[in-house]
Amino acid sequence: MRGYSRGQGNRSAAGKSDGRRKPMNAGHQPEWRPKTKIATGESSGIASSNQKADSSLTVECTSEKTTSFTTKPDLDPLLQNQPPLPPVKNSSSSTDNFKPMPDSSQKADNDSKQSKSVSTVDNNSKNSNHMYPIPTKSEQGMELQDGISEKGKQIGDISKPEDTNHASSITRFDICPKKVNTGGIKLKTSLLVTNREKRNQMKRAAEGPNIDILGPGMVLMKGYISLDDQVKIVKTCRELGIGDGGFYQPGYRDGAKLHLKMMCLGKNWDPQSSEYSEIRSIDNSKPPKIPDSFHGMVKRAMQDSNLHIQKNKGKIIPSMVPDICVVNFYTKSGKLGLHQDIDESRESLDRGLPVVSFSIGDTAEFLYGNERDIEKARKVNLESGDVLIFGGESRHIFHGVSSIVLDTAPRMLLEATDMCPGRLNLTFRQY
Ligand SMILES: O=C(O)CCC(=O)C(=O)O
Ligand SMILES: [Fe+2]
Repeated sequence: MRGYSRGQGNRSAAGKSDGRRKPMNAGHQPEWRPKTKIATGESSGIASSNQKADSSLTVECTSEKTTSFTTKPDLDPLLQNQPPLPPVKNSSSSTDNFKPMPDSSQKADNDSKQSKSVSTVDNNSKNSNHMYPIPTKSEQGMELQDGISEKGKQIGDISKPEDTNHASSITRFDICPKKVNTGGIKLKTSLLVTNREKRNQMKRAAEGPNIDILGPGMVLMKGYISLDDQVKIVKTCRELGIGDGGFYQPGYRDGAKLHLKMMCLGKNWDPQSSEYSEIRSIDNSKPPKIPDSFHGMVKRAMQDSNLHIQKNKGKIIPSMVPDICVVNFYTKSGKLGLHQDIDESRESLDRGLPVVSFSIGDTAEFLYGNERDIEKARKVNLESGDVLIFGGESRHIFHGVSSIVLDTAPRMLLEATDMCPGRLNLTFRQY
């Protein structure tokens, strides 16, 4: 999959990589570490780690750590007050100046240059990362993030007391915890908002897909996934996500964590080795299969994008049948450094088989460009229902998520799914 050794060091400097996604120095909080490629000079677009409760929605997420793991699990302060999960078995875009990315044969060269030029220091990690190691009992109640104090009881509700001091457990996450009555006021989505969303939905359906060609082989299909399908995707990911091989907090060998939760379907991508495998080594789980319904959606999106490209006399993107889907969940402070997706097979990369990306929930500020350089990257908002495809000449594009825009998910989606505030992203690839 991705050639990310996702995560980079700093939001204002960059991480490094040794060409096989070497982890950052211990204690850093990388965003996303392209296998070899790490964002540089990222001084803007940092997710603000606002942990204040959403005034119009009461949403909680859950996690419970259960399985053995080689690095310390993190605690997301957003994920609290939930019923426990079942135990785990041990086992606005601009297109000017856009140029295609170098092909994979240039990768090694790029990697070595990049790894020399980037910094590994992450000065902002504590304040910009929503993920913190599960505290020991004595640490419970400490200030976790952005001055928001998390009470020990809330933290204790997530992990069983006997687990809290172990560095050998995996934390699992429920992206759609059932709402629990916390005594707060729950505001229903207003009729006005609901009607507006419905109108927009109907307008989109009537007008047909709104498609932008961002570059050769790179297509953005705005609002392409219907709200009904978004709901189905979220519900499916939620079910898969709480089972074996479900969402967890990925980390690197040195214990540094990615700023997101992840689950792989089809094959597992291992951030520690930058390789795909049939089994997730941290808990010996087998990744769930990619649901048939997802295959249908990906196929249709590829066909529609190519129809549009053909109409515009462009070069069509080769189609693929995904055998990998990486599902990321970004909470409010989630992010992902610039990286390339280059861990798929040489053949897949050389043929330019596309990555097809579905965005659901809160909007992401998505960066992309020809270089691993934040300053030179373009930015486009990926909103709920958008599909982004990059293949062909853009297969090696650098890309990442600089921030999640709070409170931008369709209300109807949140009400229908109870999804936590944040963003779900699915990237499909063929190995
Ligand atoms: O969240 C996104 O939009 C990008 C995800 C991504 O680049 C990846 O999973 O490789
Ligand atoms: Fe990627």
